[in-house]
Amino acid sequence: MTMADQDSVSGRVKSIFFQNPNNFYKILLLEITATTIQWPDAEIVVTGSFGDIKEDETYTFTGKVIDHPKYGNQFQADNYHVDRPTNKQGLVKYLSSDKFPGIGPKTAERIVEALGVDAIDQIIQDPKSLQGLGLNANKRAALIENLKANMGMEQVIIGLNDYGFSSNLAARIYQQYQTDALEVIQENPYKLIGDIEGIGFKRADQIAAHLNIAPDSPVRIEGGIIDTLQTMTDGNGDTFVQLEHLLDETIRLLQSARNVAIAPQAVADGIVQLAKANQVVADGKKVYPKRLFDAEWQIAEQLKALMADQEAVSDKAFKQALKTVEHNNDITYDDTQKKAIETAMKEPLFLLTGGPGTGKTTVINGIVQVYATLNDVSLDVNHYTDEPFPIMLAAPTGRAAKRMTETTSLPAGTIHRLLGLAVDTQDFEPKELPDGLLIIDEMSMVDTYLFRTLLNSIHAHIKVILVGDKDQLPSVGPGQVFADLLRSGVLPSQELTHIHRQDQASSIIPLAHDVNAGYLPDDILTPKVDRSFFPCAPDQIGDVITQVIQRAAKKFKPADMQVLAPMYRGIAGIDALNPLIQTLLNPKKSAQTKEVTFGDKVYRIGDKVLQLVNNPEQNVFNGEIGIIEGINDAKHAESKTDELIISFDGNELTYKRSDWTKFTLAYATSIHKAQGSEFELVILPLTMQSQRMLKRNLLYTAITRAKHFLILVGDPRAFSVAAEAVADNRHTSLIERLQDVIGGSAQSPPDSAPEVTQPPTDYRLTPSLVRSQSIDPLIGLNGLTPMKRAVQEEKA
Ligand SMILES: Nc1ncnc2c1ncn2[C@@H]1O[C@H](COP(=O)(O)OP(=O)(O)OP(=O)(O)O)[C@@H](O)[C@H]1O
Repeated sequence: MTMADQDSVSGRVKSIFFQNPNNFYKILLLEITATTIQWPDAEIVVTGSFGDIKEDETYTFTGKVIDHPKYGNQFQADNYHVDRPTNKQGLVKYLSSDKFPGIGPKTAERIVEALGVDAIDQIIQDPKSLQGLGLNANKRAALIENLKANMGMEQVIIGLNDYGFSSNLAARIYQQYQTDALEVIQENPYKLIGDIEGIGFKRADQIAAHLNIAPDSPVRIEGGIIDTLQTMTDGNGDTFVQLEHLLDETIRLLQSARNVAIAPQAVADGIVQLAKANQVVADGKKVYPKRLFDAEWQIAEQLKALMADQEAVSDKAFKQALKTVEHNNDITYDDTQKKAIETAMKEPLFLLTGGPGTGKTTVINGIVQVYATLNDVSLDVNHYTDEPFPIMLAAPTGRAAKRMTETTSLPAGTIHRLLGLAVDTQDFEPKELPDGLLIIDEMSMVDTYLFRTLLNSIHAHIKVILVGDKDQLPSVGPGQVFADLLRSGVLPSQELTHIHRQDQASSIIPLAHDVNAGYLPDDILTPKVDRSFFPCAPDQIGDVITQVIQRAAKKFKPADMQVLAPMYRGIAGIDALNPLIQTLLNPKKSAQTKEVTFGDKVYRIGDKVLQLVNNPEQNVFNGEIGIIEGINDAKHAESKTDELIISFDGNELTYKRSDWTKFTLAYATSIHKAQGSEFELVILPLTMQSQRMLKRNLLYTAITRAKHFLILVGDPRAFSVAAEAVADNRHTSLIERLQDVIGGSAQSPPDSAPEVTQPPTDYRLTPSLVRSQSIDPLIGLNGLTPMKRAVQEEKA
């Protein structure tokens, strides 16, 4: 980017009309002193992202004149700088002014002689340039400090722009390092990788190349190691990486990014250096990011401390309380449920796991009521005006928390809310929690970091109950905390196995249990009142889903029906299905229909969207589904960029265009993202194209998302492959840590994946059937369906 071929305007800022507090966007009025453009007036409106513009100061802006649809011609600036002395004399005077105490005319002259008219830029960009000019370290530091303060942050922003960062990224980088930003980057551009979201190795490496950092320099190699370790742990959910694997992957990254040979020894040395600097921990052949290594140890230590606080509950008192609760609720708990409630009362910490319909909610309610009875605690929230409610219910997502409230009739919130986490799970001031009972539901979704933070925030006088389904997919973030806690064998736990749900007609829960046991029932293709199977080829999935949705839309709201798929890509993938379903459920009705495009996506009011990142500050989490309620175009929006208003269960949030990467269409979502949510109707297409992804816990999690109806679509082989394939365990050390710290012996590890057998039939619908309107999602009411016949005909 050269400034020479750009237009510029210089002048005094008369007033700043508008500045967005969230980014650097500003609109200002400039009194022109010099310009390269043809401009009839003495003043001009200038817009752009500027750091620290002051009224009455003079600046030069480079950019171009644009014709704004509403405001007419104005100057859109890409870059700007404060007008400063442009000759040596002026600069000496400026530097020796009382803005810079300690610098007299002599020193100022020496600086200008040595560095020239752009001395200020040089000093700010490279403080070392002041060395050898007769200033002692203190004076040098003071001058740099004052220059930065006087030049404001625009220097930094301009410097960042020169590195090619958009104003958005520049703003984020500035927020992180303030006026040190340029030095940090010059010293080690790879530091950006860990510190700034949205900057990966490739980007940092480009800057490094620009700064002439050699391809085999230690900072680069260490940057590559950190990035690889982060990608591998975040990507696979592991908490450590095997040394050889890390070496190989790091070398691959370093070599591919700059096409250069890297010696394995150099990477090994880098790991040693990083270990010395406490950024990674190498334990034998395992290499951990320091944060994860610490987190696993802390979890074990904290659980030990929690377990030490034994509270005596007599058998007699417990039995009495249980009887009262059973009587009040007109229920008889089964023996396992009783045992669960008893252990929960007698132990300071208790883990409860079970599949759908086994009574987890029933036991949670039992635990709450027996606890209240034993401790003489009122369960009426209205009795707690001055003191906090001692029953704390929380879940990792807003949706799961909402379900907890519905099933217990007690207040529940997200774990983040409970702890007062404003930012994501690091560095925060924990909220003081009262003595009492804490129940966390959907524990399988809690990752290593969040669990560590949770444990760090609670104290020994809190009784902790962790509830979940260990067979579901593990958390999105690293670790498989709940499964590890259970498998460690050193913590009080109970698994519920008996299915209590009385509904004879329901076939979804038995199907889930069959899948969890590793097989599909014989009648998987037979239509039931609440589930059906449409076997078809991958290229027919779009058609079949179209027909299913057209029929289902007559009965269900879009929010209540959900397509879940294992993969984004491919003809049956999420990316292909979303626009298809969007056209069915929320089409562009007329030329007047308001819509905005973002990349290859179109958004309209009424669209169902999926949040992709955690935003605890606004109480919205990765995986939550919202509805677009409004579209503000840039002209009318306060931020002067297009905005979408999205409502997440009534929590209305505004997303500027720059934040639109934080959500996507949600008509079809991944099964991972649906963890913790349930839907009236789930449509689940599987094909052999996603064979790599097909695992038992994936299929099981998908099926258990369906509350009342389940439509299976695609290749029956894919379903049986999924049911049979046990997912690999994540690489974690939590079990070891727990056994080390708390003691005891491990239970035997789960069986390894059995061999997968594939049924021979190839399923393909006849084209006429795919086109016909006879696909009824709520089949089974009148015997054989066309689909079933189609399959039989094909087989014959
Ligand atoms: N001991 C019992 N006696 C009678 N009914 C029971 C008993 N335990 C559970 N149930 C009933 O079984 C059904 C399923 O129980 P519950 O909702 O507690 O299971 P869950 O594990 O929470 O299921 P999900 O995870 O699917 O919500 C409920 O209708 C509940 O009332």
